[in-house]
Amino acid sequence: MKDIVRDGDPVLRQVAKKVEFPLSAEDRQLAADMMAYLVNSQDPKIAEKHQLRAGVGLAAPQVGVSKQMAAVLVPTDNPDDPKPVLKTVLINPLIIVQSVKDAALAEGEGCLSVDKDIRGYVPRHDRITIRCQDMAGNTIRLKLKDYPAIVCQHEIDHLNGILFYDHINKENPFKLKDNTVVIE
Ligand SMILES: OCN(O)CCCc1ccccc1
Ligand code: NI
Repeated sequence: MKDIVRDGDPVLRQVAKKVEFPLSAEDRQLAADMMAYLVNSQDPKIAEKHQLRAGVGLAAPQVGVSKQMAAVLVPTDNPDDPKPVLKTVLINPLIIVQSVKDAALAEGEGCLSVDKDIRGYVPRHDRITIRCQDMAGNTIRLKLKDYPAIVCQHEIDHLNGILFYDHINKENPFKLKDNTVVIE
């Protein structure tokens, strides 16, 4: 697994290139490697052994590849059901519907590419519809809300050269629009 690129590297500020189909062997390997990183990073033993920061998403620019591809692995929030809430690879994703209503994580956001803690609310859309392609190139639509929607917006931002702290209000980091859902 390639190292995670850190803030300051120009690749994180580029608009990534569209992925062509059929996928090359290299692109298939990239998708598999990014998902494997997330799976491993969420396994306490493996994460400890390899000193991995747990991640729920990883975008190709974060491993130095400026392509429109991101892996997302949102673990289950139900102890009785191990199935992840969302496990997918977004290829050429585009947000085609977004709610007026905003949402933000109560504890703010972090990023595997940003070592320092940057506090403050990151206002995002509470609900989105993403049009993207699956590994076979079929066009799919994902309707998401709450935490999975937040994670996917964070990843799609990476594909457009945007980092989470770009959204934090400089004057008052904890300022929010009135009807913003704060997700605990
Ligand atoms: O780009 C993925 N990455 O830096 C890992 C952190 C992902 C993430 C963290 C908080 C809220 C949304 C998404
Ligand atoms: Ni990130």
